[in-house]
Order: sequence, then structure tokens, then C-alpha cells
Amino acid sequence: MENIIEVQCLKHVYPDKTEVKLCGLDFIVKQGERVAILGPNGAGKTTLLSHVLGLLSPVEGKVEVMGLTPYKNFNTIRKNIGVVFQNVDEQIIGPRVYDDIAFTPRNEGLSKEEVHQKVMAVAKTLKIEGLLNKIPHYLSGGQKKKVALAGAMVMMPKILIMDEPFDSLDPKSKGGMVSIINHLNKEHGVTLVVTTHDINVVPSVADTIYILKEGSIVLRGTPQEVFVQVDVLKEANLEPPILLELFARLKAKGYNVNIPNDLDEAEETLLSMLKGDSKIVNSSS
Ligand SMILES: Nc1ncnc2c1ncn2[C@@H]1O[C@H](COP(=O)(O)OP(=O)(O)OP(=O)(O)O)[C@@H](O)[C@H]1O
Repeated sequence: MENIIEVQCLKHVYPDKTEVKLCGLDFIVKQGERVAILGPNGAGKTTLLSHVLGLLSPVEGKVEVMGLTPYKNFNTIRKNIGVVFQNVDEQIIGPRVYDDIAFTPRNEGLSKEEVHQKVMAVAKTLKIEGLLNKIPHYLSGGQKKKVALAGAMVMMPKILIMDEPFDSLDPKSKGGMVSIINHLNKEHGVTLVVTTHDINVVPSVADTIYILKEGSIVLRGTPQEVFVQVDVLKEANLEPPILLELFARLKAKGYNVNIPNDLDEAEETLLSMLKGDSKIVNSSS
């Protein structure tokens, strides 16, 4: 798979002289990949995303998206990246939900029919047809996130960047958001980059995880590889998902179990253990 995003040893200085450095491992995203960025508050996750979006320019380091330097090719880059910011209130601007979603296709000069077709298609995918006539200001937090996502996805960009997409969502809305973004990835080939503090949701939305800590990218791997490195996670002020930690502990005690991707896999493994499946043994016993 082709690299669609490449960031190497980025250094950014904000106008108030706050310095953010992200060295260590390179940040690489391949086309069609689902990537989650984890790290404590202030680690530099939003700064990294802002560079990928071309909103900031680095003092040092390399930032490339589709082989281009984002801040120098802002318009091309933004045509290919949909973004949902942490504070969605700042990005919803239309007087009605319909107008908000229609903003980019209208701006691109599409005909009224084409705009309508695009708005209805994305509203159907995200199941928000019933919100199209509403005034965005009065929507719930979860509904606003979906509207912002619809605005980001209406032109079906190659890459979708979401800063804290699960923030303030109730369990049902969170599950809905997970299904939607996985659908966009699977059915439309959209490359996903998300930041989140919601560690339990990560195995269901990411193929690859990056861990940021104090100006450094310290760890990269699949959820199964990353979440068993409990010491590194704790140093970065992160707790592994409970399910994965449980299986990592069983493995450390000599049980021949695979780290599960989700609750269904965990259930299957535990049921096999309870049934006394001979493949799952404690090698130390
Ligand atoms: N506009 C700004 N001006 C000055 N400093 C900033 C600005 N934006 C971010 N910073 C600083 O840069 C550092 C990294 O912030 P950033 O928002 O990238 O972290 P984060 O990992 O996204 O944190 P969080 O998990 O809290 O959202 C922090 O020390 C922050 O205070």
C-alpha cells in the first residue's frame, strides 16, 4: 500500500513561543489504512493534524500528504481531506443543516441538482435525513458531530481526519459513529486518522496506533502489538483497554491465547478455555 501521509521529526513553534517537537518514529499512514493517534493532553496530537491539514507550517521536519507539502498546496490538500474538528461548533456554519452540508459542493460550483444529490447521499449514509431542515445550533452534541462529518464527507475525500470523534457521545451514538467511519473506510476506501482518549474504542476503529509522549512518537503497531506494552503505555499516561490487558496477563501467565480484536473474539476464546480446549494451555502448569 502506498504512503498517503508522511511526517518526519516535526518541530512547530506557536506565536507565543510554545515549542512542539514530534521526533522518534516517523508518522506514516498508508492509503486505506485506519490510524489512531493516542497520547496524553498536550502531547501534540492536534498540532500534528494541523500540519497534515496545511493549517500550520513546520520550523523543522518533513510533512507530506499525497507527495505534496500541505501548507504550500493548501487547496489541493483540502480537496482531498475531510476533517471533523474537536470543537464542531466552530465548523458548522450553515443556517440550516442542509445548507451547512451543501457548503462545499456549492462552493465548488456544482449545479443545484448535483448539490442536492450529494447532500441526500451523505445524509442517507449517516442516517441524518431527518435533521436536514434543523437549525444546527439547536442540535445535540452527537447530532452536531454527525452533521460536521456529513460536511466533511459530502465530496467523498480520500482522507478523513477526526480529532476526538467520540468525545461527549453516549454509548449508542459512539457505536453508531464507529460503524459509520468503518463503513466509509470499507465501502468507500477512505483513509482514516483519528485522535482519541477513548482507548476502549480503539481496537474497533484502528489498524495502526501511534503513541505520542512528551514530544516524541514512541510506539507504532497494531492494537494487539501496542496494548500489550503496558509499561510504555503507563509512561505515556495511558491505560490499555481492559479486555486486552486481561488477555495480555493470561498470555504472560503462559496461556496460549491470542489477544482479541473485540468482545466476540474474547468470548470465543474464553468459552474454549472453559470447555477445556486443549490448544489453550497454561504452559507453566
Ligand atoms: N495556538 C496555540 N498557541 C500556543 N500554544 C499552543 C497552541 N495550540 C497548542 N499549543 C500548545 O502545544 C502543545 C500541544 O498541544 P496539542 O493541542 O497539539 O496537544 P493534544 O495532544 O492535541 O492535547 P489534547 O489531548 O489536550 O487535545 C501544548 O503544550 C499546547 O499548550
